[in-house]
Order: sequence, then C-alpha cells, then structure tokens
Amino acid sequence: MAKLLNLDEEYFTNKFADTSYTLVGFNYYPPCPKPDHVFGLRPHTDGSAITVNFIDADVSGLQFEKNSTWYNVPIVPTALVVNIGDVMEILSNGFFKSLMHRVVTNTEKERLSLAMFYSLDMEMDIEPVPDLLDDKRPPRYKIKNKDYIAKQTYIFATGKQTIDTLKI
Ligand SMILES: O=C(O)CCC(=O)C(=O)O
Ligand SMILES: [Fe+2]
Repeated sequence: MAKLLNLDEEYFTNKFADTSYTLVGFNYYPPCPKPDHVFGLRPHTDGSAITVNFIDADVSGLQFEKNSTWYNVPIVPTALVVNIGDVMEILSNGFFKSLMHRVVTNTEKERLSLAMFYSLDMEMDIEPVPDLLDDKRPPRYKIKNKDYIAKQTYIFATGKQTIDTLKI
C-alpha cells in the first residue's frame, strides 16, 4: 500500500511498529427469524487502518458495498478477509477508501467471526501523510486517535459514519 502511494515501502510498517493499537472482536450472530428486518451488524466502516477478519467457515453473512450494490463475501476455507478502515483512508488523504460492509442474519444457523482491528498508537494524531499533500491536495481530515475511538463508539450508535464528521 505504501508503494502505491509512492512512499517508502516500510512507511506504514514503521508507523505501526512498536506502539500500535490492536483490538480484537469476537462476533456471535444467533439465528434470527426476521433477517429482512434485522441486521447482524448494520452498515459501517471500521475505525481501524486495516481489519483482518476470520469469518465463519460454514455460514455466510458478511457483505460489502460497491457502487450502491451489496455483494456477498464468499467463504474461502482458512482464508482471511482483509479490509481497509477509516484510519487508512485518513492517512492516505482519501486515496484508499474504507470499505462499507454489513452482516446479514440467517433464519436457521448461528454464525461466528473474529475481527482484528489494527490501528495507530492512541496518542498519535490521525492525519494524512505529509508527503501526500500539496496546494492541490490539502489535508482532508485530522483527529487524535483516542478521540477518534471515543467518537466512533458514540457515532456508531447514532447511525452516522464517523469519518464524515472529521472532514476539514
Ligand atoms: O462478522 C463479520 O464477518 C464482520 C464483522 C465486522 O464487520 C466487525 O466486527 O466490524
Ligand atoms: Fe466491520
């Protein structure tokens, strides 16, 4: 990803090196009699730089959005699903887009997933990489990581997208 932005190959691995913040979430989705009315997880983007998902081997449910259409993420045994989150969108000043995704429920079967959210040190500012900015490409977002995480929890509950509230 750093190479795609013409940055040093190690740029992100160095930035996330010693003090990065990683959150692990286990998701359990019980069977639901009304999948047309109830999401397992409503549409959202992740508050991470990248998320690594280990999805259920038997029950699908994860979907992502592209051009206003929802697509199923296929189950590929033992494969990890990696998606971009808001922090990478901010660092790249919008070059990479965080992925809108959701989980739908199943009438018959329960489903499990494990998500690892990789992000920056809590005390760091989340702001675009300076080398990516110039007069034509001004910074589009800025916030301290711990303020972002606090904000995200609150905003998720309101149904809005956190990244939309950070735009300069
Ligand atoms: O259950 C899944 O497959 C995805 C979970 C997810 O999107 C999340 O925990 O943010
Ligand atoms: Fe997610």
